[in-house]
Parts: sequence; structure tokens; C-alpha cells
Amino acid sequence: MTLHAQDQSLDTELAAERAHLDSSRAALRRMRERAESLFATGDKVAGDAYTAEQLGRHMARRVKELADDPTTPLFFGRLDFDGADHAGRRYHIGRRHVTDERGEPMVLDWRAPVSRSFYRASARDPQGVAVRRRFGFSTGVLTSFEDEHLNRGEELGTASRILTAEIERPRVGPMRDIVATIQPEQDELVRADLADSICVQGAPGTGKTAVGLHRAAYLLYLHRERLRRAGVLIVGPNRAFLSYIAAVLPALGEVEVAQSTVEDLVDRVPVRAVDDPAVATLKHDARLAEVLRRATEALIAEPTEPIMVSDGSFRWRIGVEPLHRLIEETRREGLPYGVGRERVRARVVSLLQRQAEARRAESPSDAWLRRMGKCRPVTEFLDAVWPALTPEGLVHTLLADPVTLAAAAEGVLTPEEQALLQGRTVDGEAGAPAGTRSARGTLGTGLGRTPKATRWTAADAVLIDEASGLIERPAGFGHVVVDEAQDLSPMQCRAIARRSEHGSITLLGDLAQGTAPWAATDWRESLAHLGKPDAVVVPLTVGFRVPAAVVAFANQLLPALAVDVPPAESLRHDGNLDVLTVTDLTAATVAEVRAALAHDGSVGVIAADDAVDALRAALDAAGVPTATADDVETAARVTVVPATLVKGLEYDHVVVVEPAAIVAAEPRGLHRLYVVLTRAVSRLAVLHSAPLPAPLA
Ligand SMILES: Nc1ncnc2c1ncn2[C@@H]1O[C@H](COP(=O)(O)OP(=O)(O)OP(=O)(O)O)[C@@H](O)[C@H]1O
Repeated sequence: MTLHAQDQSLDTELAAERAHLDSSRAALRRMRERAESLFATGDKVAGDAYTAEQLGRHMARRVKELADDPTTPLFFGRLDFDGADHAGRRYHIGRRHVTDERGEPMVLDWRAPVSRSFYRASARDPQGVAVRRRFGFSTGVLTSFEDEHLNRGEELGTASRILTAEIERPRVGPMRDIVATIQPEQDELVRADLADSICVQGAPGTGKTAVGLHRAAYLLYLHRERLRRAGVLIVGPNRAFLSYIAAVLPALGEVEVAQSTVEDLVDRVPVRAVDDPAVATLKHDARLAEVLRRATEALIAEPTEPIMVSDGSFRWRIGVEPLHRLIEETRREGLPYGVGRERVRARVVSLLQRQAEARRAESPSDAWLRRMGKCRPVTEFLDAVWPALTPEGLVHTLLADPVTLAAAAEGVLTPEEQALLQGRTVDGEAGAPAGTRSARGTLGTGLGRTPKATRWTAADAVLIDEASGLIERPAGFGHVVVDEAQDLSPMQCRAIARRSEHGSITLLGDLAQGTAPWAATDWRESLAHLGKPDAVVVPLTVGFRVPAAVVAFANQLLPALAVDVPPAESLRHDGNLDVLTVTDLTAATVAEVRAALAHDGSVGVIAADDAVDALRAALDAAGVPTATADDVETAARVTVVPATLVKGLEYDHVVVVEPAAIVAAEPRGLHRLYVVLTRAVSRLAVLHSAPLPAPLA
């Protein structure tokens, strides 16, 4: 074929694909209109109010799911089969199913079983695929395509121009889905079975977050009803991160996934005080779970008196011996404490019922059973041997009462640790911490006389959640995705474990990015605390964000981070790194931001937390509008981010201001700096007036 003829045939193909895109869009519009009209008339066809409401909710969801975003392509790939079960068939692969009026598929959902070959077929294992086609788009317009004739041994892998363009595209606004370019090693994780819990260890930018979100979408597709009922939860490090990722699942048609920080998960009490780091670390230690468990169990007492109930002309009596057996039996069942209390009540009532039946030769009414359950002698008995307990009350007692704590913590916490927990000296004198004011708030739990009057810390909230799990069984989720999991404390892991006891989890993280005082150093330990000790740990090693030169610069920190993580290889060999010694950091930042604005894409200025306000003011004074990290919809291209909030985020051009100050700000400052240096998609400028931290010098 001449070049001219080749061009012409490409044009014809492109025109045909564009026509298919147009008709697919029209078909999707029809599907949506149909769903809208069903939504409008749903209550007329439903037999009763409940069905109408259910149907209404279902249809409203369906309408939302069928929304078409003209800026995202409806399909991104095509498979032509010449073998296996689909010989002679051709499928376009996209974000959702689109069918024509006869119900024939025009676009197949990327999660459908057939679509798997789009991600996994290779020249070595073509899976019946003759040709895999990838489409290039520019804001919704189909502009190009790229074919791999797998049946002729052709395969582009990561050399695909369309993949390269996607990876190198300037980042604006919130995170986007990666359905068009999921890589085989990522796809394997995305399509792991619902029953399998997995842990993904990956260097910065290897697509962990992307994998977690796509796995959630995949599982919802495959187990729609079950997971809708049980729920899917995404846990992220902070609200800025959650708003950054919030648009990904809706773009994939999944509009009902809960997203939360760990702090928001355990929010039974308002947090109004701050712990000293040593106290916080102790409260986050898994041994506290044992202390709380013992303290709860210690509340259960031996019965010492019989129960006597006057009931009209009758008197019922349950002796100490049967009461003793009843308590032992309930205790052995290992129920949550609150459930156990009600079980004891029910058993006492049932003993009374038996006596009543024997005497009256008839079954007592439900009202009688209820009255017995609430009558004074029964309640007094319960309060004596299995007293009512609130999570706040339990934690309050442990923090306030040295004797209760000593009994529960014997052999678990040293006397020094017990004293530390209660903000006193070992001799029992009140220590300085509790109630003292610090820059971050009241230091230490501000113990009031009651739990209500107490100013709790974030670590207390975790303890209260643990206590709550001992008292009642929390509702769990069908699947939980936990991002930046290296920062979870053992007690936070347990909080998540309680919410995924009957479900599975996807744990995502990077041990090298652990900045919390209790950061994980071994995934097996985290998995054990999460109740999934057998989950596999899978590495991701191909980096899609950070250019190779920047990775090499940041990796100089790795030996100092004392973690054992597999090295990653960057797919990006473009990119730019500048390390500049400056005298005026503020002026240099403004100049660097101005220069960055000459390029496409977002600009992130990252500095130690206490330097952020001044930098923002300086940029403002220089006429450069700036946004905060949680404002993902902003029109401003420049975001000024405190180092402690930047985890999981990325910007095309990153300006890091004074690394030494970032390191000095916290005990795990070098880990923080590693996070900060790995946020750049295209260019990184490091500005410093103080010497660079040793590993980088
Ligand atoms: N297969 C892919 N195709 C295109 N882009 C990808 C792919 N995988 C990941 N990316 C992109 O790489 C960037 C980094 O991905 P992501 O944020 O998921 O990485 P991460 O491993 O969670 O990073 P971090 O450890 O820094 O939080 C994102 O912009 C993401 O869209």
C-alpha cells in the first residue's frame, strides 16, 4: 500500500470509529431517557409506598449512573477476536455497557469478563484476540488509534504512545480514572476475588490509589446486590485526599461508595484536646485493646444473692447457684458485653417464666415477660453482676482511676506506662500535662468528672471505638479499601478490622512513606491487626507519576528510612529536576511559581506547615491566585500545601521550599520529605537556603 492509500484507509477507519462513538452516545442518551421516564412514572406502577420508594431510589441511581460526560470518551478500546469463544466478534470497551435498541452491545463495560483480555492479552497469550485497538482522545473527541496485531506477535506494552500520552498528560483538577490504560500487573489486583484480602506495597506513583478505586468499582460490578447491601468503604489519610479522589468512582458509574478518614470513622466523641506524642503512641498500642478487654471483663461479678420477685400473689425466687451457672454460661459465649447483658436478662426472665408456667399451668403474656425483664429486682441484679456500660464511661474510668487501670493493665503495661496514660507520676502525683494549653490545643485528655464533661483527644476516640467494639457489634462493610495504610496504628487497624470482619480488604501503602509515630515497618503486623493475617502482599514496581530523575533524587533518602521495600522503576524519562540554593526563599518561590505557570498543568508549592501562610500571602501579594489542597474544583492553578497534607496528591510542577525545615518539623521528617519529593509529575524544583538534609547533600 502507498503511504497515501495507507493514510486514506486510516481516515476511513477513524471516521467509522467516530460514527460508532456518535451512535453509542445516542444510544446512551436513549438509555438515560428511558431511565428518566421510568423514574418519573415509577410511583404509579409500584404497588405500595415501600416498593415505590425502593424503585425510585433504584431509578434515580440508574439515571445518575447513565450520565454521559462529553469530555470523557465513552469507549477507549476495541478487541477483534479470531479465536476462543468470541471468534469473529468485535467489541468496543468502555466505561459502561451501552446497548442499541435491540439490546445488542455497542460498548462493553471494562469490567465485563470479555474485557479482561483488553488488559491481559499478550502476543504470548493472545486469548483469542487478533487485534487490540487503543483510542486516543482529546477532550472527548476521538483523534487517533493504535493497533496491536497480537495474532502476528505485535505488542507495544509500555511503549504504547497512547499510554505515554495519558501518563504525561498535564494534571488539572481531581484525580481521574485509568480504565483505558490499566496495566496487566494492576489488572490482576483490580480483578482479585471479593473473598481475597490483598496488601499492595508500592513506591510513590505506582498506581496504588488507582488500583484500589478500580478494584472497588470492579467488585461493585461483579457483586452488585451483595455489596450494595453491605457497602464499600474507602479510607484515606485526610479530607484533602478524599476530595482529590472523590470523582473517580462516580466517573466509573459508581455513586454509592462511602469515603472516610480513620478519624471520621471513630467519631463517637468530639476531639477537643491533643495528646503529647508519647501518650498518643501508647494509646495507639495494641496492648491497650487487651487492657480495655480486661477492664470490661472485670465488671462481671459473681452473684451473691438470690433474685426475689413479687408478682401479684406470687413470689418467684432464683437461687445463687443457678444465677452463677447462668452468668458463667453467658460469659463463656464470648458475646459483646452489651449483648451479654441482654442475654443474661433474657435468661433470668426465662427462669422466671418457667416457674410461672409450672405454677399457673399457662404461658405468661409478652407484656408479663417485658415487665419481668424491667422489674427492679432483675435490674438490680444486672447492675450488680453485669452493669450497664458505655464506651466513653469505660475509657473515662481507665484514664481517671489508678486502681481500675492497675487491675486491668497488670502485666500488660508497666507502672510508668500506666502513669503516663493517666498524666500523673508513678507515685500518684498529678503530672503537668493534662489540661495544659499548647499551641495545638489543650494538652492531654481534659478529664472531667463525667465522660460528657471530658475533652477527648484523637487517640481517646480510637480507644472509645475499641471499647464500643467490646460492647456492641458494629455493622461491617462488604469491602474496605484502605489507602496510605502504612500510617495506621495497631489500634486504628483494629477499628477497621471491626468494620470488615465479614468482608475483605484492599490495603494500599508504602512503608517508606510512613510518617506517623506508629508507622508500620512490616505489613504482616498490620494485616494481623486488621484481622487478615493471610492476605498476600503484592508489590507494584512501575512508577507512572514521578520522572526517573526525580525518583533518583528522592531515592537517596531511602537508606536513611530504615524500611525494606522493593525498588520501583519509573516509566517517565522526561521531566526536570532543579535544586537551587537561594538567599530569599519567598522571592525564589514566587519566581519559581511564575516560571512554572508558563507550562501547562498544576503547580504545587510544598513547605513545612508553619511556612505555608507566609508563602501564600507572598504569592497573593505578587498577584498569583492560590488554592488550598482540599479545593480541587478551584480555577487557581497554584496550590500551597503544608507538607503534612500532601500525601497521595500530585502536581505537574512541584516547588519544595526548604527541605531542612520539613525534616526538622517532626520526628519522622525524612519520611515526610520522601513523600514531598515524590509528588511531581513533570518538574520538581527544590529551593533551599539552609543546607540540604544529609542524605541529599
Ligand atoms: N496504568 C496507568 N495508566 C495511566 N496512569 C496511571 C496508571 N497507573 C497509575 N497512573 C497514574 O499515576 C499517578 C499515580 O497514581 P496513584 O496516585 O494511584 O499512585 P500511588 O501509588 O497511590 O502513589 P502514592 O504512593 O504517592 O500515593 C496517577 O496520576 C495515576 O492516574
